[in-house]
Amino acid sequence: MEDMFRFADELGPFKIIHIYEPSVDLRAILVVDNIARGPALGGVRMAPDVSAEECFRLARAMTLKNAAADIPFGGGKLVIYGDPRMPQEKKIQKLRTLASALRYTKEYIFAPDMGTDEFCMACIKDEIGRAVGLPCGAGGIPLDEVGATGWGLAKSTEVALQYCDFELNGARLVIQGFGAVGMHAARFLTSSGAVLVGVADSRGSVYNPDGLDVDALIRLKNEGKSVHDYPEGRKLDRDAVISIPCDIWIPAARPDIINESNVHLLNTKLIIEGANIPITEGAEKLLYEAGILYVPDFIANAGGVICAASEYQGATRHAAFEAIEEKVRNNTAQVLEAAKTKGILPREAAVQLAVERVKQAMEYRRWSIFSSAPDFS
Ligand SMILES: NC(=O)C1=CN([C@@H]2O[C@H](COP(=O)(O)OP(=O)(O)OC[C@H]3O[C@@H](n4cnc5c(N)ncnc54)[C@H](OP(=O)(O)O)[C@@H]3O)[C@@H](O)[C@H]2O)C=CC1
Ligand SMILES: O=C(O)CCC(=O)C(=O)O
Repeated sequence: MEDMFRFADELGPFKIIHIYEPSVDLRAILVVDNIARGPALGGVRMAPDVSAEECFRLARAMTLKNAAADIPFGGGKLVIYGDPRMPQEKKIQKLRTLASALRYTKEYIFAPDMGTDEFCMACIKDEIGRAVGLPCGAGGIPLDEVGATGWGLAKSTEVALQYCDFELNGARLVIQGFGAVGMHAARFLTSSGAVLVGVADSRGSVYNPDGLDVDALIRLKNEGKSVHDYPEGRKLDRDAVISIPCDIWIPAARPDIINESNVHLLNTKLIIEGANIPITEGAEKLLYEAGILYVPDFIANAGGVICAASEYQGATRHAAFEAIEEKVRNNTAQVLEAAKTKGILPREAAVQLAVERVKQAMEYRRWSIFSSAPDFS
């Protein structure tokens, strides 16, 4: 058996649960990392190639993200093995089964991530009453539809530009991944003057130094097509998006996309991490040495979870967007300023900020991570 304690350190993970139900071909893993600040809030990811390790790393990112955003939640993540494009009926059957299997695991709150959406969350809520990121019709703030994370990325970019030698107006923008995060980041940043020159999805990239039409790209995706089908511009391989010359590069797809073997291909000045764990720590060190500024994932991409937490607490969409702006701006400034004055990596500054808050909450516990309070493991 795989040794799951290999992930363990002073913060967690508190629980790792494998869920298996052959009648609906369900295989999933839940990692509840740390719940000292509250129940674990983190998305459900469906992909064919997920793993326990990816789930743990994503859960840890949520512990740090929720603490940095100062919301009363711990961190967790759930991964389901499967192609998210499977027939909807089959997908919902898996999700309902999963929710039912975890109905007593009350220290985890379901939310959307890659491969799941508002509709999926509504089905889980219907099954066990515990999910956020719901559609409007189910009383939620549909965080992907409104672009909560993209909004936060745009605000983080504005602050990071104070540490760069160029302006947003006219800045060349490249985005890898054109889903819920990538398309809204493109929308908000181009509406403030940036020019989208390159974009990729799982099927390919397109590059046009004169600019791409964001609305036309969104229409293509809504029709089930690829950005590769965009008519004007150079069509490139999927991974060629890494080396497109630009001022701002935003990863908004999968983990470890940038690593020690390809970091030298980047041709940019600023990276705003939209995806979770998109750049390995070794590659981030190389970026720092090369003078390329980056804002770490759990600081820049907290918009979605701040929106989810706002919904959970009954706030309006307007209030959620205000909270995202305030928290993401403040954290970006705090992290980049600490990195500059202390001469440390932005990630080190971000981890210091978040871990301090998690450890403070752990001090209030009889044990360190979990609580004995009823209904809260
Ligand atoms: N949704 C949210 O609010 C939040 C999401 N995140 C993180 O952001 C990332 C994206 O999430 P989200 O936008 O919700 O996911 P989606 O599934 O909506 O979109 C993912 C996009 O990435 C593309 N893609 C997948 N693999 C690759 C690849 N190898 N190269 C280029 N593009 C690729 C997909 O292509 P195709 O369209 O062809 O499938 C799709 O356009 C994830 O890491 C997620 O954890 C972080 C915080 C909040
Ligand atoms: O924003 C969401 O969808 C829930 C939180 C999450 O999973 C994330 O921030 O990665």
